[in-house]
Amino acid sequence: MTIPDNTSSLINDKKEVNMKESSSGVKSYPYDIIRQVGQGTFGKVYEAKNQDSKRVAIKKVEKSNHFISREYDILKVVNHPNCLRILDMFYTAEDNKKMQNLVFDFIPYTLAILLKKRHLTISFIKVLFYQLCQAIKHIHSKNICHRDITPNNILLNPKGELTLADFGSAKILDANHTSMSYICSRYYRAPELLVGCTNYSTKIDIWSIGCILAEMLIGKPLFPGTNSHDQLGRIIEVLGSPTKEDLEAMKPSKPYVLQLPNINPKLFDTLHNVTDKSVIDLLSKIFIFDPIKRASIDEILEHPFLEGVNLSTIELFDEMKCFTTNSSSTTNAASSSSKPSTSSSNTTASLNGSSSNKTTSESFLSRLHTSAITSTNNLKSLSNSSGGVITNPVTTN
Ligand SMILES: Nc1ncnc2c1ncn2[C@@H]1O[C@H](COP(=O)(O)OP(=O)(O)OP(=O)(O)O)[C@@H](O)[C@H]1O
Repeated sequence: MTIPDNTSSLINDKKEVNMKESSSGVKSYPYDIIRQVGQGTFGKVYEAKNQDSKRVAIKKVEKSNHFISREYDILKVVNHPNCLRILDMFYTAEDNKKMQNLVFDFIPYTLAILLKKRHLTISFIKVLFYQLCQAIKHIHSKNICHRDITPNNILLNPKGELTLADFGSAKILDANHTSMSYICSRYYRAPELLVGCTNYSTKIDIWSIGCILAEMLIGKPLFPGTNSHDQLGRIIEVLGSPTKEDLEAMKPSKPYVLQLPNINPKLFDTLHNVTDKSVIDLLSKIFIFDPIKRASIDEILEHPFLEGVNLSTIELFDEMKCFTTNSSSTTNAASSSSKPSTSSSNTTASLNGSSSNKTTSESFLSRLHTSAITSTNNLKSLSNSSGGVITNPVTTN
């Protein structure tokens, strides 16, 4: 299938579009769609081929007057081997809608699928995490906050080379302007976002990569909350109760009152199967309520856990072989199904296995969000926002 060209509605405002003209004079884009590989909240991603038969990915996002996507503008600024590279952009008209088509290198696997397929060795986790940190260092050096780092947005090639994708929620943060707190997929959402902070920093990405590091270690999400309240409850269960100072540092949208018996931290219990002491130490520097005290990307890269990581050994690991030895569901095609929604209370997590394993701690947690944590009116306002007032992270501040 060739992407149809509707010349009359073609919007060629930002970029000269590469088009080929057939003998009949009908123009078409030089990409042949092969199949759909991803379905996000705001667009679809297709595998396609360009004129040189090179595999590319095309992400189609509706361009509407109501929603302004910063994705293309951010992608033009990002330039790093571990960040998704934009190759081309053009507009099409489909069903009377203006569609922005972003063309990328095609990268066949996601960390989400790898995690479903197999356990990762600590050495391979180091190599993946190091690459993720390099991507974050690059974007944070430009003050770009990704705001939606999840295993679905971490792409992998067959060698285990990592690419951070989906800059649809990314934003260049400006301390003088507020940003929406209802951002980032729930399991990876920093506690300051959960309490409604609108003046946050790139440290929200640090929280997300900490969640991803922990997930690579234990094979399932560390904080699989079923809604925003439960998410905060699960974090408190593992980190212990935040102090009054911690709460202030998280800059909640309204004063929070924690009506809880003091909960002691149990990060070490949760990660009891993890024998590498340095990774536990690193996580304890990431999972800190106060964003200022939370490790920066430079501190993470200097941590002993990442000492001596050697990317030239990447091909020696056999983790990526799971994609080639089993022919079924080896690519991104199924990736969207395991994604926890950005929305909260009205959406139950449909997750890879972990959330269906009921544990005693979960039954405790399920009580937490109804009676133990209350923030006068604030929790109510959070659940209202999840009920659909704010639905589009690409559109908002
Ligand atoms: N360059 C690529 N190569 C191959 N597959 C890709 C590529 N980019 C994205 N995908 C696939 O498409 C999925 C959705 O992509 P992306 O996250 O960019 O879209 P989205 O509409 O912003 O989704 P979401 O609502 O999940 O944020 C990814 O999880 C991945 O499986």
